[in-house]
Amino acid sequence: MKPEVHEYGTLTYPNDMLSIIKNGFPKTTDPKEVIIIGAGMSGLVSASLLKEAGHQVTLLEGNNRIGGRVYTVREPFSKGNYIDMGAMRFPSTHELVFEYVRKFKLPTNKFLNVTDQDVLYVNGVLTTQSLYKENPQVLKYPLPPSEQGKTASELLLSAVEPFLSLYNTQSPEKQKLLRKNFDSYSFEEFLRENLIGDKISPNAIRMIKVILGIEGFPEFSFVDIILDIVSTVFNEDLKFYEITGGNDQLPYSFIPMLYENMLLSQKVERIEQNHRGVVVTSRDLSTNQYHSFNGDYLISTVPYSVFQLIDIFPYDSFSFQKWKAIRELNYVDAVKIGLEFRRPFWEQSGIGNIITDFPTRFSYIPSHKVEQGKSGVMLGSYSWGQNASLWSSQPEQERILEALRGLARIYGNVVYEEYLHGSSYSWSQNRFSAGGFTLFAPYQEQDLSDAVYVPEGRVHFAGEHTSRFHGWVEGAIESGIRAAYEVHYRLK
Ligand SMILES: Cc1cc2nc3c(=O)[nH]c(=O)nc-3n(C[C@H](O)[C@H](O)[C@H](O)COP(=O)(O)OP(=O)(O)OC[C@H]3O[C@@H](n4cnc5c(N)ncnc54)[C@H](O)[C@@H]3O)c2cc1C
Ligand SMILES: O=C(O)C(=O)Cc1ccccc1
Repeated sequence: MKPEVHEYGTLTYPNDMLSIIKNGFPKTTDPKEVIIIGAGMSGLVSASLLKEAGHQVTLLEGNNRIGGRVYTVREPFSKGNYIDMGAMRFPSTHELVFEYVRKFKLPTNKFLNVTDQDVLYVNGVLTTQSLYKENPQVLKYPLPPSEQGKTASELLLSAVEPFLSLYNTQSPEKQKLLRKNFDSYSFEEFLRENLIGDKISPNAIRMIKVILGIEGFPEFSFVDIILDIVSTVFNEDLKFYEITGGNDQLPYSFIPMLYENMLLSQKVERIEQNHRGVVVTSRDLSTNQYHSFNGDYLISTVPYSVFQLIDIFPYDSFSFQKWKAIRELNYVDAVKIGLEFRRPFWEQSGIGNIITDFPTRFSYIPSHKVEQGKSGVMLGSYSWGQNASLWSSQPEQERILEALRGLARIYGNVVYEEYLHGSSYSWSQNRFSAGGFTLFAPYQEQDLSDAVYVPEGRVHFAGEHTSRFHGWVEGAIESGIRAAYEVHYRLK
């Protein structure tokens, strides 16, 4: 798939942005005082570029750690073991991510996104990927004869190929138009009503949703789901990588440059702007004391879900469209459950990743080798949208028990015999994001796609929700560079 090129004024993705990562901005002749809210990947990128260019930056982070939705959990697992509860895989096409991986000299290993040992357990049928690809009917989806014998990917492709082959050959402007033209369709509707490809039967749509992960949110934007998830996460030709030792090494690599500029546990509760500058008020969550910070400009990377908790003064310093974006932008829940076992029994079982239509949904074996005689951590369950909400409703211990139960349906009692520790994370319960990632609902491309990223007065916006790559670190980095570029070059 041709790398997407986007124009932000004269700033293009990926080429201009790659050059900015490598060389930074030209040193400023007009140093500004810039406050950045959020030390996730977008805030760290913005802050580092602006500081490098000679601006004075203050980075305010509400949590007691940096990284945001890049979150590697090491407790309560044995030493050296971990699970990436947020970002876990980087597609080789996400060039900005790998430019920073190179810049920080981080070790990577292949992420086992799809393996020949993967199995499916759907409709009460347990089979292997290879048997399913040989004869998709083995899964017993009740399909009409015209759809029998096709895999979920083949059925989906027959429906979306005309759109994708048109989209992938267009200029950025035409691609934006195409996204808007198809913006009224939810994923489910497009497949049922399809005007430019094969219509898909409801039972085949069920098969596609289960196997391609969209069961949890079919009501969201067809375009966003196809371009953002299906053409990456479920693209079997794409290679994926992870940072060996945990993906949090990527945000942590910014600390040497930014540690004196960052303040943790500072939950921003008010943003005021006037013709002279901005005033940001935060509550120190460790002391409950309030602090004020003055600056010329502000970059907020706060997900719009929780941005609603920040007082903006004056209210009308934000446009009507921005308020609409803040109030309406859609976020999708996501839940991960990491399970540590005394020994990597999956290696002898010959079973790889697992796709199921029961609550466990997706399980991933670790992509980094488990040392001989050592314990290993598996991503026992990974779910999105409504599938995730089921897990978010359960207390931690229930989640772990249910995830073990789900695995035992495939591996048997060895799951209980070898179980050591578990840990789960619900992103809808994360007070700093209230969700896992942005995914447009129908009509939000045309209604919100400009309003989400344009600045309002002295307040600029970054974060995956303001990018073309919803739900990816690539989007956080792209938006961080774009927002820093806006501030660096803006005239007072
Ligand atoms: C479960 C899950 C799996 C994912 N998998 C992948 C993957 O495999 N590959 C991939 O590339 N991407 C993946 N992503 C997406 C990726 O993690 C995000 O797109 C990216 O990390 C977002 O960065 P950000 O800077 O936009 O936002 P965040 O990382 O959310 O940063 C925003 C920061 O603002 C802080 N903040 C919020 N409110 C306030 C406040 N009021 N005051 C002060 N600070 C505040 C937050 O604490 C946070 O640190 C995944 C995300 C999730 C949730
Ligand atoms: O790779 C993952 O697990 C992600 O979270 C990527 C993603 C991006 C956008 C929507 C859903 C998942």
